[in-house]
Amino acid sequence: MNNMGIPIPSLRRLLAYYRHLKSASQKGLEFLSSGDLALAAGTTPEQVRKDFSFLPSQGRSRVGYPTQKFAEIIEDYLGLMNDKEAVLVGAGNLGRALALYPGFEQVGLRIVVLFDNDPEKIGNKVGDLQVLPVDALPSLVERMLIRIGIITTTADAAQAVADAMVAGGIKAIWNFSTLRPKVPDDVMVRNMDLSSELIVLSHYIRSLGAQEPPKSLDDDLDRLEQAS
Ligand SMILES: NC(=O)c1ccc[n+]([C@@H]2O[C@H](COP(=O)([O-])OP(=O)(O)OC[C@H]3O[C@@H](n4cnc5c(N)ncnc54)[C@H](O)[C@@H]3O)[C@@H](O)[C@H]2O)c1
Repeated sequence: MNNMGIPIPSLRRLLAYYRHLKSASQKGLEFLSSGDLALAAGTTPEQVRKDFSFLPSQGRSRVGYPTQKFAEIIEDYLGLMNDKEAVLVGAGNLGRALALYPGFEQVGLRIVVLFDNDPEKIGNKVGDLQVLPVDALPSLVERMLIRIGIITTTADAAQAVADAMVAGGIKAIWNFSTLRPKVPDDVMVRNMDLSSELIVLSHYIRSLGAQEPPKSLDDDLDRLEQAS
């Protein structure tokens, strides 16, 4: 027994159940029975139910355990969720600037790898970070349990990149492209549309101009002359 109040063998089996639930969910299987899980972990259906009783939330239905939901519950319970590391796709001007910015570490975010589809960029380094081919993204984020993805590609590529991120298990996307990608309900996207922010600022400046007629350079020079 450890200080979480769960026997060590149960913890080990939970990891085996997690892997099996996750792979079943990726294959499109919505439910697994305790018999299926018992087989995968080399135990009995009774032991599976006992191990699952340690989890904070339940929700087994008559057809079995919902694969995606239970994979997430176990992921959370075992602390497998990686909420500190992020991947970035699009090693161009903005991507490189973000990857080199040291301030993210202070708020607990670390970009660990960059992806691109340009053969000229793949294999290069940005600071200490490697640029990998974008095809490797889903399997790498899945293996490293990374949950945060940053998109700095051009808009035409952003939906395919978001899809690849979601396929790998990314749950939070920081999107700098002008496209607003469509994602499943359980994925959060923050769209950082820098150009539209700029339009808000220029609109404000123009609204000031409407209240106060613009001063000409001649007016300014006259005032300076009078003051001297
Ligand atoms: N640079 C800025 O200051 C700025 C400001 C506002 C908005 N943005 C937005 O940020 C995005 C990036 O801008 P940028 O100036 O860095 O562009 P960029 O062209 O320098 O970089 C884009 C990168 O994405 C890569 N890419 C394209 N398709 C890809 C794909 N399918 N998979 C992987 N990588 C792919 C390209 O090879 C390139 O390295 C754009 O959508 C742009 O509108 C940039």
